[in-house]
Order: sequence, then C-alpha cells, then structure tokens
Amino acid sequence: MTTNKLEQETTTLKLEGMSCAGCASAIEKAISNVSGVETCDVNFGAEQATVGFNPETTNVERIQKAVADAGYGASVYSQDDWLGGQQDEEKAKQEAATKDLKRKTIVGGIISAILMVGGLPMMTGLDIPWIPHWLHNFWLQLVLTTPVQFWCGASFYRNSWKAFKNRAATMDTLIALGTSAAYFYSLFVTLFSGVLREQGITPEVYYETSAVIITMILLGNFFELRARDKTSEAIRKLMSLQARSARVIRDGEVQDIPIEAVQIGDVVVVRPGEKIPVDGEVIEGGSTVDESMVTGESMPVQKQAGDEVVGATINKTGSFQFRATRVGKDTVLAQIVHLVQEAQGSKAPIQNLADQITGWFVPAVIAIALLTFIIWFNAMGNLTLGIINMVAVLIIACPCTLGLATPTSIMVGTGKGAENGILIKGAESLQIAHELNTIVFDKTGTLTVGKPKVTDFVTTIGNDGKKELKLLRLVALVEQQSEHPLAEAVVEYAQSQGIQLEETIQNFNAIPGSGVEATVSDRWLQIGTARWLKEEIGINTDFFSDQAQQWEAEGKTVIWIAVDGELQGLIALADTVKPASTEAVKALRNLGLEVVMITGDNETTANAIARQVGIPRVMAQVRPDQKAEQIVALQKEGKRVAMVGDGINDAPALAQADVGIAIGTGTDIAITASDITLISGDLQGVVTAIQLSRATIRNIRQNLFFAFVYNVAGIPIAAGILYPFLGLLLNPIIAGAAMAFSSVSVVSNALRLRNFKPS
Ligand SMILES: Nc1ncnc2c1ncn2[C@@H]1O[C@H](COP(=O)(O)OP(=O)(O)OP(=O)(O)O)[C@@H](O)[C@H]1O
Ligand SMILES: [Cu+]
Ligand SMILES: [Mg+2]
Repeated sequence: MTTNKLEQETTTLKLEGMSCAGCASAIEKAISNVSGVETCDVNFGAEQATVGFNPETTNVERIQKAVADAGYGASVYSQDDWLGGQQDEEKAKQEAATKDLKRKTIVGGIISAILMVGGLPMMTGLDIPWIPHWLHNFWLQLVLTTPVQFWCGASFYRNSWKAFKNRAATMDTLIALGTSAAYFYSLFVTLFSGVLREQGITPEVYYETSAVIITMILLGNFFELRARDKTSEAIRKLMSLQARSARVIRDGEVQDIPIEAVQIGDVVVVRPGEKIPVDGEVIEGGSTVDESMVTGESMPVQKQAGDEVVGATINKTGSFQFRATRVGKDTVLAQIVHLVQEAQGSKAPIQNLADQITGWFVPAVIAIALLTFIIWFNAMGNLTLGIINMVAVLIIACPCTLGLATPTSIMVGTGKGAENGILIKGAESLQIAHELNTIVFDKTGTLTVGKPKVTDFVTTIGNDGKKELKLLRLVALVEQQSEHPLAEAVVEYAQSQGIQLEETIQNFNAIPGSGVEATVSDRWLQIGTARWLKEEIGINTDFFSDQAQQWEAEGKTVIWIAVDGELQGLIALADTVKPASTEAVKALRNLGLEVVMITGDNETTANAIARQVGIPRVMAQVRPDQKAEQIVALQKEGKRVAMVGDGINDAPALAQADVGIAIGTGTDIAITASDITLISGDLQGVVTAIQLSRATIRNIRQNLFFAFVYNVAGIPIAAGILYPFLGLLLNPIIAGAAMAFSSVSVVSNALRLRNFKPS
C-alpha cells in the first residue's frame, strides 16, 4: 500500500460465466495482473469483483478486457442501473439461463431413467419380465448417452477449456474428466466387445454412470441457482422500495413524472398513504412518516416544514410538499443499496483458507485420481474398477461447496443487517464483530439524545436580574460562534430570555475539549471546563465548587464563565439519556461484553450518567483528540474494541477501533470512518449487529465443516481405501449425487440465516 488512498479508485464489476470458486480465483489472478490494480476481491457468491486501482495508470476498460481475455464477462455496476430498466434486462438473461438449465436437466433425467431401468437386470442379476433385453444393448445406450454427454454436459467442457487456457483447473475440469473417462471407456468396450470376449473378459459399459452424474450435477446447479437467487433477496427488496413516479409542481400545475426525471429543487407533492419518491426538505404541510424500511425504526416520525424526508419511506396521514434535495444515485436509499452491494461482494478473512485450498485442490485431486487408477490397475489388475474408482474420486472431489460456504452466508448476513437498519461495510467487519469483547460508547449524542438544555444559571453577583442577563448576553454572543451542542443550548436559552444577539466579537478561539474564548464589548470572556480555567489559566474557581459538585452529581454538565480573568458565572445543562440506552447496555453485558463510556465531560457528571445507563467503567475528561489514544490503550490490554459514536467528531476513534460503529441520526448517514452504520439512532442496533455477526460466523463454520468433511472423507472412500477392510466402494453415481447435493445443502444452510431475528 504505497499509494495514497485518494489516488485510488474503487469500482465494482458484475461478473458473468463463473461456475465455481476456481473461476473466481482465475479472474482474481487476471485482474491482479493488470498493472495499476492495487486490490482485487472476487466474490463467487455475489458474482462480482471489487477492484481498487490507480486511475492514472489503468482504467476500468482495461480491467474488463483482462476479464474477457480470461474467458469471462465483466460489466460495470452503475448505481443508476436499478433506477432504469437495466435490472429487467439482467433478469431476463438470468431467466433464460435458468430455463436452459431446466431443459437440459429434464432431458438428462429422462434418458438417465431409461438407462437405469435398462441396466436393472444386469445390476441385480434378475430377469425382470417387463424390461426388454434390447434396452441394455450397448449401441442403444451409446446413442442415448451421447446427447447427454455433449449437449447436457456441454458447459462442463466449455468451462474446463476456458480454465485450461488460463492454465487452471476448476470443478468443471473434474466433472468433464470424470464423465469422459466413463463415457470413452464405455465407447471403447462397445467398439471392441468382440475382442474383449475372445480374451475372456466380460465387456461392461458405464454409460449410465456418466449420464446420471451429469444429470445430477445439473439438477444440483439448478437448485443451487434458485437458492442463491434468494441470497440476494435483501438487495432486491431494497431496490423495490424505490417509487416509480413522483408528483411535482411544474409550470404551476401538478404533474406525474417518472422518478428519473425528478430534479433537485423540484417541489414534490405527497398525499396520504403515498410513497415519498426522493429525499428532500418539507416546505409546506405536515404528516407522520413511516421510515422503518430505511431506518429499521418502527415508530412513525413526525414531519413538518423544515424537516428532512427520505425517499422510499411512506407517508401516513397528512399531506405535504417538499423540495427535492437529493435524487438518483445520491439518495439515501441508493447509497444504502450501493453499500450493501459492496459489502455482499467483499471477502471475509475466514474465506482465505478456503480459497487457498481450492487453488491447489483440483490439481491434487487429478493426481489422486490417477494414482487410484494406477494402483487398482497395477496392483489389483482390475481395469474396470480402476476406471470406476478414478471417476468416483474425480466427481466426489469437486470443490464447489468449499467456494460457496463463506460468500453465501455473508450475503444473507449483510442483507439481513440492512433489513434491520444496520449497514455493514464489509465482510471483514462482520467477521471481526463476533470477536469483540469491549464496547466503548461515546456519551453525548450516543448514549444521550445530544440535545442539552440549560437548566440553571447562577452568577457571583447574586440575584440581580439585569446584571445576570447582561452576562448571559456576553456568553451567548461568544457561544454563537461555536458549533458545540452545549454552545447551541446556551444560545437558545439566551434567546428564550429575550436577549438580542447582534454584536460582533473579536479574537474568537475554540479549544476543543476545554471551551471557548473571545473579546466582547472590550471584555475578555473565557467559557469552559473548571480544569481549563483553574489549571491552565489560573483562575480561582472555589466560589462555585460546591454548587458545581451538586449539579454534576445529578448528571448535569457544568460550564464555567470567567470575565477578564475572574469567575463570574456557572451554567448547568442537562441532556436526556436515550430510552433505549439502558436496555442496550444491559443486553451487551449479558452477551459477555465489557461496556465502557468515553467522554470529554468531567468525572462526576460522567459517572452520574454511567450509573443511569448501567455502565461500570468510565473514561472521563478525554479530549476529542485523545479518544483514539484511549482506544489504543484498551487494545493494548488485549481487548477487541468497538467504538460507538456519532460519526462526526469521533472519526479518529471510530477508525482506530477494531470495529467503528457510527450512529446515523435520521438521514444524516455519515458512512465515513465507520465499519458499521446504524441508520436509526437506536443503540439496540449495536446488540443486533453483534448477534448477527455471531450468527453469521457460526453459519460459515457449519458450512466449512460440511464442505471439508465431505471432501476429506469422500476422497479416500472413493479411492477405495475401505475396500480391503469392508469391501466398500463408492459408486460414482452416489458420488455424483453427494457432490450435487452438498452444495445445495450449504446454500440451504446459509439461507437459514434469513430467519435471524434481533432479540
Ligand atoms: N463551546 C463550548 N462552550 C462551553 N464549554 C465547552 C465548549 N466546548 C467544550 N466545552 C467544555 O469542554 C467539555 C468537553 O467537551 P467535549 O466536546 O470534549 O465533550 P462533550 O461534548 O461534553 O462530551 P462527549 O465527549 O461525550 O461528546 C464540555 O463538557 C464543556 O464543559
Ligand atoms: Cu462441483
Ligand atoms: Mg461531543
């Protein structure tokens, strides 16, 4: 990573023509070889590639060409795609592919059934009267099997040729080799059956082995395709939330226009029960809006002039007009879709092992298969069993299950997150979240609502109303320049006392984590923490010590006022704890996590709030620039730390934490430094995210276990290792069935994650 992040561009490509994880690694290799490409993640499950590259040395076209040269297709994922009709086009293409697969499976199925029935008397040694003998004729079997081998099974040959050109081998290689061995051996026997008989060998053919295996694998593919389709359901659900049209006021009249035609600044009319088409700001009227589809928050939200509305949410009772502020790919919904798409295509570290294995797996299997043949043929002198066992090894060893295990679970997991208002940036975050043991909460705006109100105001001059107001005016004038929530509260309070704030001030200076200072009306004002005034400036603060102590114990934030270096006043502000905070903290502790609160506020206040929400460990008086250091300190204690913050001023800490969880309040989703974004401000989302992560990783482990067990146990049995002891061989047909349905079972297991419910 030598290049600057800013110079790197990331693009997501939609891939075509992959049949297994082997293809994925072939594409990954091809893309990585393009000079200028810095990172590349190919996801087989999501059929997409996420490529980071330096736009100065390469471009998307060159990357696409590399993919095409490797024998696959890559198209650019445009965020506008799903707004227009391109989605339908892709759907039609997919439907055609499914239909083709279905037809081939049916033809293969019928022929296989005939072959199996014909083979029954031979296999069982019985003379079954209703089965005519000619059904077992070698030549008839040849005629029947040939279309299955080369028409139904065409894709296996095509794909293994593609892989071969890339000097790679995939699951298709194994299937093509395995079934070809059975077919051509049978062909040889058919042609020379006379010669074999003369030599005293009973000629036997294995046409049905090949036909049945091909059919079975096609059937498996068919089920897998249908099941995999369901893993991307979440995205489709999100996309379908998009409204089709909007009612806007143009040229003084209300017009119905398609959603793509809406422009920023358009005035949109929304009636009761209608879907809000794009993002905007209410300018007239009011209503309650159901935002659950975007935020996961089930309570409808009140809207009036000045409030933001989000596209795809549903207007309940009232009607209103709003001005469009974000359209097309800039809307909150479009961004969510984009993010989920990217996350679904990203790779979890847990997958690396599976990838490495698949890389050398196929060549190794071919070697084992050859060895099996050689041993059976040479040591046992049995050509037929040699061929059959070799075919069984080739078929059972198919690594496709291994390739599907992780990505399918990740897709379902991230999709499930989105449904619950939890945006997970990548598979890696989803994985790390299950290892967390410490959760650090920011206080203001995270555990509390973040809208403090002034509750008390006292001055050293006692109860002289006029002088008090004069001081408050000076304070508010200074605070007007600050963006701190405390400052806003002070200004609001002053205004509510009827104070006019129209005077320019000089030398304004904000000291983050301490306070603000400025000159107003020739007076030098310093407003901030006691520590700052006392220890850094040297002002005597004794006068208000007791008063401050009392307020702080009530959980109020106290700010101190000094004029010309002398203490003159004290303001207390209270912020309400979010109703869900206590619940969420409790749930997290029940999950076995240590919960910590971090704040710039002073010790006493912090402790009072911590007690209210049930947090045992507090880090108080931490300056904004020190928050990240505190996270490092926790990490040095050996902890895996998640930081939960409002995403704006906590950015460094969010980035430092193992998992940064940002609270996006309302429409303001700051998806920047965080790994996970909770779209609604509900802290319960933290609990859900961790539970979801644990469920997903558990699911992946199950999948990997199934995949490994099946391959590791299957290969030796297929090779005939049990034969000397138990006389047990694996019929290639059974191997084919096992192989076909192992991937179906992995995908079905991943789909179980769809039942995940936040508790
Ligand atoms: N504009 C300001 N006016 C008055 N006091 C301020 C101002 N900015 C900061 N302070 C003082 O500095 C303290 C620390 O501020 P800081 O922004 O680090 O934390 P906070 O917002 O109180 O809490 P948190 O860290 O939980 O967000 C505040 O509690 C307040 O006493
Ligand atoms: Cu396979
Ligand atoms: Mg703050």
